[in-house]
Amino acid sequence: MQNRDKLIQDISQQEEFPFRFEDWEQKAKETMEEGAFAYVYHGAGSEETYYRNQSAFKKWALIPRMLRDVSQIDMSIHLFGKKYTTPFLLAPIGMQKLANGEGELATAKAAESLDIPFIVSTVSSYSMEAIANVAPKGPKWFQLYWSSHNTELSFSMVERAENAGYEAIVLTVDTVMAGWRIGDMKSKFSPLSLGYGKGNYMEDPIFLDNLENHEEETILESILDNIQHPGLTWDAIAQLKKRTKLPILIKGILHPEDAKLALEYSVDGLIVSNHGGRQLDGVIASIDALPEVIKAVDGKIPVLFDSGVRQGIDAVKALALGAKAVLIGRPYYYGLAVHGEKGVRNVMERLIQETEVTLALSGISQLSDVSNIAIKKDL
Ligand SMILES: Cc1cc2nc3c(=O)[nH]c(=O)nc-3n(C[C@H](O)[C@H](O)[C@H](O)COP(=O)(O)O)c2cc1C
Ligand SMILES: CCCCCCC(=O)C(=O)O
Repeated sequence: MQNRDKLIQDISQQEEFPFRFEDWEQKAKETMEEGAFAYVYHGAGSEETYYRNQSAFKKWALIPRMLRDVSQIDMSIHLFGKKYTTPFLLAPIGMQKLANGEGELATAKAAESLDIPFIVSTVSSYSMEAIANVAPKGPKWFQLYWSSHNTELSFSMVERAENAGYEAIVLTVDTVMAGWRIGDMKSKFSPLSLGYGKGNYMEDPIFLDNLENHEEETILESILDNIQHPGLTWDAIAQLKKRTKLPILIKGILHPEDAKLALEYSVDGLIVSNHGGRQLDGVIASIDALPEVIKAVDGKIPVLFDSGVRQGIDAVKALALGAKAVLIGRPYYYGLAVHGEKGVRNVMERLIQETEVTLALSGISQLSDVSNIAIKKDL
């Protein structure tokens, strides 16, 4: 393990990079256009869930183990037959040109340099092929927004993801329509209507074939029609299974009964998430939903986690509760807004280093032993 004092000295000399999430957030606010920042920052409704996601972590406390050799820490994980160096993934965040002109291209390069899977959103600013081209060695997954309007468009995107070397499909199910986002209403800001999320659509043969004409207004209207999917049911999973050999994960599961249904539908993995408090306000904090889902799944498929992770200790709590891996959302996006590729890398590097220290101080040298730490609520 790298000498800790040296590491801390090195880090303290990188003055352009803030330390805390709140400082990145503040810098992103100063850097980004007002409406764009508000779109990323805010949760839905009265933001009950947005705030609960973070405060809930503080109710969980670790009971660490002692006198274990922690001179070497192995944080690697195995998922769907692949080994990854850390338990982190970059959550799908659409429309990254809002943060930085290089958008997802910068994020993909940073992720590649750290061997972190980047989950590319359906509504990315660049196409999945362009993103794969700039980071050919980086692990990449594709997040699908189902199109009830045109199912063939969903399959076409999945097929393109397979051809471009993506390793898994993440179907997001908590966004059948956009949440009640008062922040965006107040700022009158709609990045999809402004064309920030059209990268994948503009290269899709099915999407292009179905357009009445190629005027910008028609294109954007068609994207808006396709992105809402209120008719989505479990049947989509069955259909998707027939169309791809890639592992399928469902993102946005909170109820243990849905976790059991996912097993019945032979889903390959779950992501416990409430979309960072951006969808249904008033729902349970994601970390509080995790234990029941883990119990329901009973080790049959991997359960991943997101919403509210801001520091290494949050990630370790989720892992100790049974998550196999943790998705990072807003923190890396703010890194992108402030310092582009370097910003994403710095945010993730520090998170990884902090997680390593947290594991070492908890007596865990192999991440697979993380369940040896006890974790209790409401201490
Ligand atoms: C600006 C923004 C855009 C997002 N876009 C998507 C998306 O396109 N697809 C998706 O599945 N989730 C999307 N999410 C949700 C994230 O994948 C993740 O669930 C959420 O950011 C976790 O919350 P946190 O960032 O507060 O930790 C988005 C989140 C934000 C903040
Ligand atoms: C129908 C919902 C579209 C949302 C697109 C991007 C996203 O997921 C977000 O949270 O914003």
